Amino acid sequence: MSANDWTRGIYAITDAVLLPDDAQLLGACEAALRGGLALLQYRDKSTDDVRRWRQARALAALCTEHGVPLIVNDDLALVRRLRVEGFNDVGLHLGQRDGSLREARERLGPDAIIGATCHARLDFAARAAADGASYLAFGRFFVSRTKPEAPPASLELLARAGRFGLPRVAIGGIDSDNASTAHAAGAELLAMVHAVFGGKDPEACVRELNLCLKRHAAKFIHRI
Ligand SMILES: Cc1ncc(COP(=O)(O)OP(=O)(O)O)c(N)n1
Ligand SMILES: Cc1ncsc1CCOP(=O)(O)O
Ligand SMILES: [Mg+2]
Repeated sequence: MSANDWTRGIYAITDAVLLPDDAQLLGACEAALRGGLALLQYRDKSTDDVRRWRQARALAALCTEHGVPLIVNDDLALVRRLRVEGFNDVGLHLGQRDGSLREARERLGPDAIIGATCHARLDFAARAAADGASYLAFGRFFVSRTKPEAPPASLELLARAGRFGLPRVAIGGIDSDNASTAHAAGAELLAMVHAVFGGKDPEACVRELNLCLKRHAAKFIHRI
C-alpha cells in the first residue's frame, strides 16, 4: 500500500499532447512526484495499446518508488494487468460512459482506489458512492484548456457533496490562483493537467500548489 495519505492534496493527470513521448512523460511525472503528489493519473485516450502498457507500467514503478498510488483512466483491463504484475497500488478512474463501477469494484476488490466522474450531479455521486467509489470527482469548475467541452459545475456543489463522506475531487482549470478557492469550497483533492504539466517545472509547480493549500489550512485553523 502507499505510504502517503492519498485522500487530500494535489492530483496530477497526464496528457499525451503535453507529454508526447516516454522521456517527457516520465521526466515530468518524476518531477511532479518530487514536488509532493497525493495521486497521479495516467490519462491517454489513444488506442496504442503497446504504448499504453509500456508507459503505464513505467509510471506504476515510479509511483511505487514515491509511495503514491497511480490511477489509470478508463481502462479496467490495464489496471488488472498491472495488479497481476504486483503493482497493487494501481487504481482506476471511471467516467459515466466508461463501464460499470460496481463491476470494477467486484473485479479489483475492496482495497483498490476507484474514482468516479460525477460532473455537477449529486445523483451521479449518490450512485457512485453506493456502487463502491473511493472518491467522487466534480467539475469542471473553471475554464479548462485540456477539456473545454466538459460540463460546467459551480463550487457550492462541493459542500453539498460532503454528505457522501468520500474524498471530493475538484477538476477543470484548477491552478495556483484558484486552488485555495476550490479547497475552501470543500475539495480535498485538486486535480489538474495543464497547471502541472503545461509548464516547464512540474516540481516547483506542485510545491507551490502544496504551499497554497498549507497556507489556506493554516489560516483556517487560526480562525477557529
Ligand atoms: C479525477 C478525474 N476527474 C474527472 C475525470 C474525467 O473522466 P471522464 O468524464 O471519463 O473523461 P475522460 O478523462 O475519460 O476524458 C478524470 N479523468 N479524472
Ligand atoms: C479530464 C477532465 N475532466 C473534466 S475537466 C478535465 C481536464 C482537466 O484538465 P485541466 O486541469 O488542464 O483543466
Ligand atoms: Mg473516462
